Amino acid sequence: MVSGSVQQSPFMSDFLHKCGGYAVVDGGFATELERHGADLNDPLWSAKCLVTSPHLVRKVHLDYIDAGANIILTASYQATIQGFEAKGYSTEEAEGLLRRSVEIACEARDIYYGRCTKDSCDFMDNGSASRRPVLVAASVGSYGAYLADGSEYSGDYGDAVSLKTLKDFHRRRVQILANSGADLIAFETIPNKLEAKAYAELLEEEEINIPAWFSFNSKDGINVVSGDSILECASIADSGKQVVAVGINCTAPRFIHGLILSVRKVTDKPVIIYPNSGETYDADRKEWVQSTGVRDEDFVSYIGQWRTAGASLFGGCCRTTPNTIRAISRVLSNKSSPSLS
Ligand code: MET
Ligand SMILES: [Zn+2]
Repeated sequence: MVSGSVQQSPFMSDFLHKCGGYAVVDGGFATELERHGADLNDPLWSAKCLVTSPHLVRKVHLDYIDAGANIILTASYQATIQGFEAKGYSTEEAEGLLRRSVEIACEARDIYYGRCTKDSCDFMDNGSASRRPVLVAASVGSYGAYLADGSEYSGDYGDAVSLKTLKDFHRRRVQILANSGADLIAFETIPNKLEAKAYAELLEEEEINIPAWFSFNSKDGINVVSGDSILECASIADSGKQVVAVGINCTAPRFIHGLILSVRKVTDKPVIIYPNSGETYDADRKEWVQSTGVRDEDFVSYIGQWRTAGASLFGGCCRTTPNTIRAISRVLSNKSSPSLS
């Protein structure tokens, strides 16, 4: 824990309070589209479905809301203006697709709210029915995700890529998503310090007026994937006034506990974690492979430990499913559960 940080915005504390103290984030999005048969073998990855199957994108969002998610992430992780243009779309069409990613998530939320009758609503402790709060977070994947060359998991962009390169790359996309009707921006799977710095400076320079979270990925439990210190990365996130949560995603469950403790050393902001299934993505083979060593199955049983370590927002990343999110939601709402010791 640190003291003397800048004044915290009440956005996340108010939201967590409404959710009962802890919030449930959704699970793997692209991998869930694939599980439903989408072919994402494309540089646009999940963003391809914004064009080819918006109905499936909406369905997966709704499946996660139905499973108990309080926050859903849009299909814009790999949706970039540069990526769409490389596929032959005009700048206007590319910008329209980014906005569409947020609209589709909002449509899924509207469907949930629309069918939230007294019978199907979640029940509050006092017995009255209420709609569960649901936020739409506009996903922003890294420059490495756009390159689709594995650098998203190495954080190695080479010397030619500067802070300016990264800011220029992300600028327009961040502006559009900030004005798209999303409740917040999710900077996800941040692989290095340079990109964290680029996002933090963009939020200031562009006077982005919606909140954001910064979430890093790690493959050793000590540093982010590039080898940059998680403490330095999380400190950059901590310094952003718009930043309402800091944490870790798309990382093997066995590393999460130590990483929560590290993040908490440098920030008092709420800590978010959404690990992957523990498998590793083989960028050459373009598939997920089982990792050897410690088993990561059924990470839901660690949620209690991670809560004790100080995390407040919990979800899943690649290869987790609505079942994972349903189980997390159950564990968090059952405050007397023995697994929460
Ligand atoms: N929100 C993104 C997804 O689940 C994060 C991907 S991490 C490689 O598809
Ligand atoms: Zn992931």
